This record gives sequence, C-alpha cells and structure tokens, in this order.
Amino acid sequence: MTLEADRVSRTADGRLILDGVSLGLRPGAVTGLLGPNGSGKSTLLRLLAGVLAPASGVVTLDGDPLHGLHRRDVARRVAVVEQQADTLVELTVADVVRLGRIPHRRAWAPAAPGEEKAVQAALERTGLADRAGQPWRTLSGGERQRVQIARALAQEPRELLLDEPTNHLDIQHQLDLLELVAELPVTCLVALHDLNLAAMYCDHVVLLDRGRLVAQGTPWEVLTEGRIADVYGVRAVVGDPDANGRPHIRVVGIGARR
Ligand SMILES: Nc1ncnc2c1ncn2[C@@H]1O[C@H](COP(=O)(O)OP(=O)(O)OP(=O)(O)O)[C@@H](O)[C@H]1O
Repeated sequence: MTLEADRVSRTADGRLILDGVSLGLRPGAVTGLLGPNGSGKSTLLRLLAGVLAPASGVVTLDGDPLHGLHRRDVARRVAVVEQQADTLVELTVADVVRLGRIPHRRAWAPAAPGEEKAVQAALERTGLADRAGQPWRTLSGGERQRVQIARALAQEPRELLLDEPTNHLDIQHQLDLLELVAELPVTCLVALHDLNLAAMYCDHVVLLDRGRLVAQGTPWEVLTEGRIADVYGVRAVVGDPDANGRPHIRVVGIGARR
C-alpha cells in the first residue's frame, strides 16, 4: 500500500478547485499527473503530501489517514518537490541537499555518519557533486531544480511527489531527470505538461480537468485523440511512429474544448 486519495475535494475562495478525486498510486511505479493549467494538479499533489487538508474526503498512507500522522513521520516517507523552491539565501548546494535529512534526525541531534553518505549519493545521482560548495543563490533555474531533486533523494523517501520537475530544464536534463525518476525504487507521482514525456516515462497516467479526474490508466488508454480534444482543446494525432510501444502525440491544430 502507499498513498491514496479517497474522494478528496478542496475549495479556494468559495470555488471548488478539486471535486471528489479518488486516486491510488501504484507501488514502485511512476504515475503521471496531467491536465491543463488550473485543472488542480498542484492542489492534488499538495493534498497527497499533507501540505493542504481536503475539505472533504481523506488521504491515506498505508491505509492510515494522513491527518492522524505526525508531520515528521510523513516526511520520512514522502518527499515533495514543488514548483517554486524558496530562496535560501546563504546556503550552499550541499546545505540545501542536507535539508532532506532533517526528518530522519532526532531533535537537536548532530548529523549521524550515514547522513553525509545519503547527501553525497544524492549529489552524485543528480550530477551535482562538483557543485556542492556553490552558493544556492548563484545557480541557474535548471540547476536549482536539480538541487531540489537531490534534496528529495537525500530524504530517501518511499513516495516521491514532483510538481512539474522538468520546468526550467533543457531537453537533455528533462530526459535525464525522468529516466532517473523511472529508475528509482520509489512510488512516484509526477505532474507534467508535456504529454509525450508522460507517455515515454509514466507507467500510468491520471488526467484532471477543471478539478475532476476524467481518466486514468496506461498512456494509451488515457491519451486518446478524443480526450485530448475534449480536455486540452487541441487536435492531435496519436500513433507509435518509433514502434517503441509508447504513444507519440502530434498536435496538429487548435480544436474546440467541450
Ligand atoms: N489559494 C488559492 N486561492 C484561490 N484560488 C486558488 C488557490 N489555490 C489554487 N487556486 C485555483 O485552483 C485552481 C487549481 O490550481 P492548481 O495550481 O492546483 O492547478 P494546476 O493544474 O497545478 O495548474 P498549472 O498547470 O497552471 O500549474 C486554479 O484555478 C487556481 O487559480
């Protein structure tokens, strides 16, 4: 078992922004969270992370309601990479990655020897080992994004929730990052805008539209031409030109959103 949302809703400013969404992550698999701007992806991700509470419905971790668990216990299991990382003015790259270890430490206890190993491993996995001493504020947007991923890996989570982690990344780093995520032995939910990246790297995808879950299944099941037209308002051709078993989505024009 892992993270599950059962009919969760959330309102903001009196408006329903998530409406009765039920979703179970697949243990060890990468689930893509898709949907147009404002469809509720970040909100759902934050509910699953326990950062926001649902107005109704419940989120559970291994069957236990998240609201009944200690923050630290949730943080030992679930790592989150949000879109906008805070500006941590005077920290180095390694300092930021070390923040990932905080949930594993007893209050006021110094870092245990194994801690630094986890930090080093995370820096190496994200190709940042030679940047460890660089001040965070001097990094480019893409480098900051990778440091946030390294921080999440240093946390050694079992569930990893990523909100548009490929933003700011050049194409090679986008592929590197999603390949890394796909190889990790963790349960992962990743919000993405690029349907082709989702089709390439996700085992399972979930599609939101205006706060509702409209489809979930394999990329082939969910990313149909009709559904792409309905949800995104574009005309697309879905095929498998590379014969790699993954759908390729070619957008051919603006359509009408139902
Ligand atoms: N605190 C808030 N107050 C008012 N409205 C909010 C608040 N938080 C979210 N919303 C609204 O809820 C809707 C869903 O927002 P959310 O950020 O979850 O969407 P998203 O799918 O992640 O969008 P994007 O792809 O643009 O990042 C949006 O219309 C947003 O304006």
